[in-house]
Order: sequence, then structure tokens, then C-alpha cells
Amino acid sequence: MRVDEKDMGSDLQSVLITKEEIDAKLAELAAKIDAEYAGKDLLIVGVLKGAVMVMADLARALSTPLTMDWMAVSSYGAGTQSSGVVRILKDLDTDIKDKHVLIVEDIIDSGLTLSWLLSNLGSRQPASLEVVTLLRKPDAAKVAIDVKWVGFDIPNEFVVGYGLDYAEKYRNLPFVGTLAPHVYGG
Ligand SMILES: O=P(O)(O)OC[C@H]1O[C@H](OP(=O)(O)OP(=O)(O)O)[C@H](O)[C@@H]1O
Ligand code: HPA
Ligand SMILES: [Mg+2]
Repeated sequence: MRVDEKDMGSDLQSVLITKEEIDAKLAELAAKIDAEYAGKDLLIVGVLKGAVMVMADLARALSTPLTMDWMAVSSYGAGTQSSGVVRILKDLDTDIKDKHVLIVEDIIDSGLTLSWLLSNLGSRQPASLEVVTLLRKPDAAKVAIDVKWVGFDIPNEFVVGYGLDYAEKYRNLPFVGTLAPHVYGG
């Protein structure tokens, strides 16, 4: 995959994880998740907007019958640092009481979004509540979170692509890359 395939080459510094690596990892995670939820009623919850790509591809890699719902929260705005203030922009349509709920995330960075989500959804009495994330930045963690399934641990650098944005751009890149510092004034 050429960095400049979508004509964004000058904005990108490097490709961190290729489309092929993402596909292989999601297949691996899906097999583990299938094994965990066999015979259970599974609801996967995508955290908009970043998790759209992971939700779409992971859901298709899973064999377990499932339902999907979405929550929109935002803590980043247009910057590269979490504000720490999580806002619900759209709540779930579904009552999750007694359901097996799997939160699907694109990235755990400071962990503030997920920590807030786990306590919010946990208070709705689901039968179980777990998390799968494609990416995690261990060196950026501000809160410790127990995450059952992690695709890739990555360095503490701002990344874009495969759902991840900078100022709402680059979400449609099929790979995960690092942004050139000049783009965000670094
Ligand atoms: O661990 P944290 O530091 O909280 O960061 C992770 C969260 O930040 C991003 O969402 P964002 O708030 O940017 O909204 P978006 O998904 O619409 O881009 C990402 O999709 C995660 O939900
Ligand atoms: O590294 C990141 N890139 C894009 N969005 C994000 N949200 C949290 N961390 C990131
Ligand atoms: Mg964002």
C-alpha cells in the first residue's frame, strides 16, 4: 500500500499498520470472540465515529449471531489531546440489561473515554461487559483499564486512518499511519 494512494502522502509520516495486518488481526480476534460468546446473545456496541471501520470489518469476521448498536461520544474535538470531558452525542437505542455487551473501539489512548463508558454502561446491568480495541497506547494511559481483546499496542504518537481522524480527516485511509508533525503544528 503506497502512503500516497489517497493523495494524502504529504500529510503522512509513515504507515504503522497495513490493511493486510489489520485484516489478519481482526480474523484472529474474531475467532477468540466467537469462542467466548458461543451460545450467548451478543450485542456489539460501536463507539462513533472512530470505531466504524473496526465494527464493520470485525462484525463480518464474526460467526456468532449478534446485534449492533452505536453510541457517539466525543472527548477530543479538533485537537490531538483528550479534553477528559466525555460528552454523549448519541445514546444507545437498545436496553442492555441482561445482555452480553461487547464495546468495540478503534483506540484506547488516555483511557478516559473507555473508563467513562465502562462505568456508564456498567450501571445499566448488562449480563457481561467487555471491550475489544484495535489499538492501544500503553504509554499514554491515564487510567488503568482491563481490556479483554487488544489488536496492537502502539507507541505514544498521534495516528490516523482506519476510522481515526485528525480534525475529522483521514478516517477513510485503509491503513493506520502517523501524521507528519507539520499537519498539527508539531
Ligand atoms: O483513550 P482516550 O484518550 O479517551 O481516546 C480514545 C477515544 O478517542 C477517539 O474518539 P474521539 O473522541 O476523537 O471521537 P471520534 O471517534 O468521533 O473521532 C477514539 O475513537 C476513542 O473513542
Ligand atoms: O492517536 C489518535 N489519533 C486519532 N484519534 C485519537 N483519539 C485518541 N487517540 C487518537
Ligand atoms: Mg477523533
